[in-house]
Amino acid sequence: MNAPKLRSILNPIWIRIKGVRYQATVSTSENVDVTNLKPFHEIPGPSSLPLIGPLLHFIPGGSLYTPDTKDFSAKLFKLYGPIVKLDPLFARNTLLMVYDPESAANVLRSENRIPYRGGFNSLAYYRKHIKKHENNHKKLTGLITDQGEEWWDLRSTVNPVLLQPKTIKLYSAAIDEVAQEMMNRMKSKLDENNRLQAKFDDEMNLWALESIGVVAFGIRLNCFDPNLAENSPEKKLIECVHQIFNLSNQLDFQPSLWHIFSTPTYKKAMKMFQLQEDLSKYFINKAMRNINKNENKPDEQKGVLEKLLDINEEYAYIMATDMLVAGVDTVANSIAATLYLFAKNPEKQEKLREEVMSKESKRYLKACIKETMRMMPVVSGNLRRTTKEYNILGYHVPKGIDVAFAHQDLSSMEEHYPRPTEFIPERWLADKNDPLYYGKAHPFVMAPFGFGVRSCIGRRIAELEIETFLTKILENFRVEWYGPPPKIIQTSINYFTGPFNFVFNDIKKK
Ligand code: HEM
Repeated sequence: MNAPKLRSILNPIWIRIKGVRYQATVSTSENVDVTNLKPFHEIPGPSSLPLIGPLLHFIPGGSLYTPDTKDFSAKLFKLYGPIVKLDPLFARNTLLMVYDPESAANVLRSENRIPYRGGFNSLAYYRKHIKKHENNHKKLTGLITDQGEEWWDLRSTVNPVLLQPKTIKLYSAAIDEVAQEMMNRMKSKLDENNRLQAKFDDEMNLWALESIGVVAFGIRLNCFDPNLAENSPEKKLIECVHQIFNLSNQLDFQPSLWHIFSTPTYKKAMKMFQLQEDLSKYFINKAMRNINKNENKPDEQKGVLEKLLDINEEYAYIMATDMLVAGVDTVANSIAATLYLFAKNPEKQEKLREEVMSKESKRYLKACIKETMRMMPVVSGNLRRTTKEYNILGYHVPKGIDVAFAHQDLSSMEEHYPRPTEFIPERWLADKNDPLYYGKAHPFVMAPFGFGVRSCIGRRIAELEIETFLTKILENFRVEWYGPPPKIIQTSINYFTGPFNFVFNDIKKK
């Protein structure tokens, strides 16, 4: 859907005060007075039937069917407006889609001490009900899947380890080494037209896995080793991480009956979750043999794994597993998006190359990354399950409802970012008087790493990996793209799927 159309739908509910936009009809509070609110069931949305919910709207011929999954959210907005109710589909919860930054601010800011974020239900099920717990931490499953006090206990313990800039800085050299090796690998795989003779997405996943492996296990996994045996733990881990995202997407984000009976996908997923845990343990044990040799290391030189092991071995296993689940596809797809936008905007790519070569600043690099996350974010929105009642856009929203804030749609609206379809990293550096100045947008239009105490714990690691990799790319290649734009599939994250029409011109080659 194009921006002017979105604007015409939104216009009636926006008011402008001194150049800043405010939403006129939102308020939320601890004790919501429901008397003047419209009831929940009146929230617009597709009709639904018992058990299958609104499924018929999604199949070919249905009002919401779209061959391109990334158009689905915009279609909902176009048909129903800034708040849309999707009734439960099979065993799933009711989902509200909200296209309004002020509502996002109100809900995200006023959630309880322990916000609830659903999703990854199959992984949560495995960890709660199938996994064999060998010790006292029976209830603990991980940051992605835990809720309530268990989540809070784990999160507050690992925050000082994973969010400490000094600790993350310890990985700069290793992350740099991995990125450099990837450059050499890419060069060795280019054909005479400078096109990669390997699947680009697989290559990016390999690089992202090798990079996060350095943090999670404190050792090199050697994913790039061409002599890895097919049944080696490294090869199995590569395959397993890839499969896990795929399988959970099928179980948790597409219609599935696994809640009712064990479907073949469910059985496969349970095996993969188990395999991934076993492999995480294998690599941690391998790393521990190395760590034990340096027992007297000062605290400031200890990496993530060592610090977590000091706290508790179980925490180290859990966090390593979560880092692999959350930290590979997200980073790999962010790189794909950025390289595509560089290729389509060669003058911006050159400008950044000048900055990179001068080694004096990272300002434009950071602006390019932000602009990519605005235009092609890897996570399209943020999700919360309400832990209290709300007034959202004049409707009464009870406790226990999943609410998704459609940041991707919002950040492509002219209302928030002028010339939204153009890649303009300069908007992030512009001053207040510039019409492009990013600060004119509501602060909750974009939230690529989520919000508050539940936000992405891997943010600093992801930023380090992305900045390092892009710097290497610009030092080595002039990136081009030929043919039609990439296909993007929207599930738990936005997946770039082939064909990947990149051309990597080696700038060091005479
Ligand atoms: C560009 C890359 C990444 C993006 C865009 C991203 C984005 C996100 C988002 C939007 C959330 C949900 C936040 C919320 O609900 O408020 C999240 C959660 C999470 N991310 Fe990331 N992420 C990225 C990379 C990583 C990496 C590299 C790791 C590994 C260290 C990681 C680990 C996690 C974990 C464990 C959670 C759950 C946190 C919790 O619920 O306490 N992410 N991420």
